[in-house]
Amino acid sequence: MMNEMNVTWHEHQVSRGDREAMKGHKGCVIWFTGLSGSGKSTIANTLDHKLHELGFHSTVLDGDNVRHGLNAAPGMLRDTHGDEFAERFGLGFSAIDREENIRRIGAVAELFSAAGLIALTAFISPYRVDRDRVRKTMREGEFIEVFVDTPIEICEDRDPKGLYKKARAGEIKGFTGIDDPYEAPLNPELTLSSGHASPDALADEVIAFLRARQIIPG
Ligand SMILES: Nc1ncnc2c1ncn2[C@@H]1O[C@H](COP(=O)(O)OS(=O)(=O)O)[C@@H](OP(=O)(O)O)[C@H]1O
Ligand SMILES: Nc1ncnc2c1ncn2[C@@H]1O[C@H](COP(=O)(O)OP(=O)(O)O)[C@@H](O)[C@H]1O
Repeated sequence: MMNEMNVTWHEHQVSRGDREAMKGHKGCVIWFTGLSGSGKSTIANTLDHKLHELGFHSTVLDGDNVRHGLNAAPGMLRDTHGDEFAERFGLGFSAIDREENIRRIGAVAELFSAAGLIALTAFISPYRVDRDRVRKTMREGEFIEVFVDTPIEICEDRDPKGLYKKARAGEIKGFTGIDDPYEAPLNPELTLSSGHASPDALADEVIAFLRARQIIPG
């Protein structure tokens, strides 16, 4: 708008392309999905480290930083926010709470991607429809679904948090893969056989994919 000094205010908008040019790579979301213990967090963090070493800008969203904050459980919110708030907005592991968990994570990941980052997410995300809904919010090629395909026997054998044992004993109800569903992707961009390869080798598979799709140069 012009004023009496003939000075014009310009709305400067930094485009996605501007950000990508500055960073030297594209923004995207690498969406790891798989059973508890399949290796999602380990592979995502290994990949994050490798991307960082290569000079690319990435970040990891996983249970540790999301289910303790943005998507905290009712019990975690009760003391700070009160019972009513905790019941309305806290998220557990019912199908509807998992749906909302994934919706929020998808929205945050998309913001990171639009800001030019390579956003890595590591959530079970057991329902196909929830993952596909996230995919639809993004541009063509922006959502890269990575199925961490580890047989449940291996996950259960690893059981780093002792949760499978508790689920088998009936101490946790609705545990994914035991008495709650996991719907494997039908057409993921990548499938990683985490039962038989090192996290390092699996992260390299993702990097090769990113190079082939020209998301990162090289
Ligand atoms: N009922 C039930 N089913 C599955 N998992 C459970 C459950 N209760 C607690 N946990 C722990 O929560 C972690 C999964 O959280 P997510 O946010 O990834 O789950 S989901 O995507 O909303 O399904 C999962 O962590 P990971 O092992 O890292 O996957 C479990 O440690
Ligand atoms: N490719 C792999 N080979 C062997 N062990 C692995 C591999 N990936 C992960 N692990 C181990 O399996 C356990 C579960 O891995 P984690 O990344 O926490 O799984 P998730 O995030 O899917 O629950 C950890 O103890 C981790 O060290």
